[in-house]
Amino acid sequence: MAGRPMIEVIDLHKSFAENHVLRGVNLSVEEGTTVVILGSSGSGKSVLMKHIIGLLHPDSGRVLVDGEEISKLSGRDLNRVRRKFGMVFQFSALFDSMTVFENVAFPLREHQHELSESQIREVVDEKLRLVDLDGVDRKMPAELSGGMRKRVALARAIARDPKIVLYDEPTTGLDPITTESVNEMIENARDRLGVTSLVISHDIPSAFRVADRIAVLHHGKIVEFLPPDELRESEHPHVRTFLQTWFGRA
Ligand SMILES: Nc1ncnc2c1ncn2[C@@H]1O[C@H](COP(=O)(O)OP(=O)(O)OP(=O)(O)O)[C@@H](O)[C@H]1O
Repeated sequence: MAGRPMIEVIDLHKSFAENHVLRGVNLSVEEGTTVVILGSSGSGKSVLMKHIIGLLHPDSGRVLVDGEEISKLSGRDLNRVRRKFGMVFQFSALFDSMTVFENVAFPLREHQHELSESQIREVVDEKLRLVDLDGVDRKMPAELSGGMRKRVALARAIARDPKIVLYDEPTTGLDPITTESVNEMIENARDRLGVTSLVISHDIPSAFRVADRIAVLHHGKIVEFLPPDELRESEHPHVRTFLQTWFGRA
């Protein structure tokens, strides 16, 4: 049985002047699953992501998050829906001058003034445990490996219990071992937290590792949307060429 859609993108179009970036994107992400949007540089992955969090408005089409049309919302309603998202960025974007503890506590201190210091401590400890990072709370980000920094970024992203985690190029520029630990982290977040995950990437092996379904964005459309095993068998000419850059000739 198909799960409930957490994110739905329906016939989304977006141009910047003459540049028609999104040309009728359709995508449905089921609750609790991981979808990777795979596409070459400049294919519009970030533009699509920005529509999903309501940072850009569609020229036409709709984006629904947990059943609400985000592009129609503003002010408090938009903030309420944005709270459903946690973001993990390419460069982790941690505050270098703060300890790991303070990094994870940051969104709680910013937005949840009702929490006492001991409640904050409880939440931070829980989130650090979830990403397998207990015991590093007093360290500074610079003392951690790249993979550990990513996990701190995830702990911070999930501090306020989002329903959806967005990962922006989480493995770009990482060595193979760190990439593997980030892949594992994305899988664990889905399995332990039940979050819906949307990953934008051009890292083919990582996409095949973490995705329940992969959406290939090409020329402004999703040209395939399939589980990894089925995508490998795709007859779509662009998908074949794109995958051959990694898997070699079929
Ligand atoms: N705010 C903007 N104003 C004008 N053009 C934009 C804007 N944002 C994106 N674009 C254009 O939209 C196209 C898609 O950009 P986007 O950043 O979404 O690509 P991408 O697939 O995320 O690429 P990469 O993998 O390199 O990050 C590009 O041609 C870019 O120049």
